[in-house]
Amino acid sequence: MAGQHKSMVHAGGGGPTLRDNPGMSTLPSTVVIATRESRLALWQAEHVRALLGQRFGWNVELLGMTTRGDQILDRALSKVGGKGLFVKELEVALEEGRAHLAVHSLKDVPMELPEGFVLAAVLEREDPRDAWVSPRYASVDELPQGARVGTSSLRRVVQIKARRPDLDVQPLRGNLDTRLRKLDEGQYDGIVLAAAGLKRLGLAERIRSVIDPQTMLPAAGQGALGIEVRADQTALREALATLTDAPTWLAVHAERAVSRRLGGSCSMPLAAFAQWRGDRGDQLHIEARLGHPADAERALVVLSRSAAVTDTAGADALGVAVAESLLASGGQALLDALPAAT
Ligand SMILES: NCc1[nH]cc(CCC(=O)O)c1CC(=O)O
Repeated sequence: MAGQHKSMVHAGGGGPTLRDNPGMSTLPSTVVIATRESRLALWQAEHVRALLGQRFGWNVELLGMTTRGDQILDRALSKVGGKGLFVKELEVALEEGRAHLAVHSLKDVPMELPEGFVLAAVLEREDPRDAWVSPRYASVDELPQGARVGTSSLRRVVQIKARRPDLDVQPLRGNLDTRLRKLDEGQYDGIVLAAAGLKRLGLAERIRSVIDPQTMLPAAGQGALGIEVRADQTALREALATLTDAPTWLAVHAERAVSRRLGGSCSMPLAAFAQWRGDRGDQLHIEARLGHPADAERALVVLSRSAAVTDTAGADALGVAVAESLLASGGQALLDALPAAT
């Protein structure tokens, strides 16, 4: 929505302005990053601003925006239209030329971008794992019978319930600071958050234990940052592409392919996580897990597969193959039981 523009939260000071260069003539003299105004989103946008300054000498400004996803904090995200809510308004700013790029936690980026937008770069992945945060208990396994755990992520709910059906898992929304405050107020015995977000905000000391992916498989794209631009911004795309970390790019491609093949909605209790393995580190190993939406205690369908992957086509094929095995092994029945998206 055009009316969402709130403020220029940061004006890049004093850096050199881009000179007109015939080959790159469509690069703007000041590059504007559209960003949500949560502390994490601002940190991520500032991180990219600094990177663009260092690598290209660009003059970069931030355009802060409040998205629908930020406004609707009282209902589970999966019930109000999904992760796209965090991305849509930023895309409108790109469409209207008020900003040139948007920085996203890749985890929040829908599997299919709208026509006319592309991911120009994916930066090297931070810690992709989930983190256990609790004042009293060192891990989920140490919780007493019936203890209360906070998370609204269906992916986290089904994995916690599969391991500890006795736990009382309660919704927890809001940005990272809000979630930590609710924990500190005593509303939960512990909560699960992405390690990457806590580390980025200097809150690593809140992490009681990092959760092994074996126990809590991460979401597709977790811990990676993506930079979105309009597809017609070719000069910008070419420059940004050089920031991409190839191992991250291929891993998240495979993960997102799993999600896309399964319908790509965040109302789906799906985890997908790819890692490089093998003596030469050239084997991409991916695991995917799908839980039951209405009966979280039900066993998860779990599938994994490895392949030598060298390009995005190979990564996509690996992800699709895992998704199809998942469907054939009981996943289809779970998807059929999903509530219709609202
Ligand atoms: N769902 C919100 C969200 N989107 C990205 C992160 C963390 C950073 C990341 O995964 O890159 C978080 C917080 C969380 O899940 O705890």
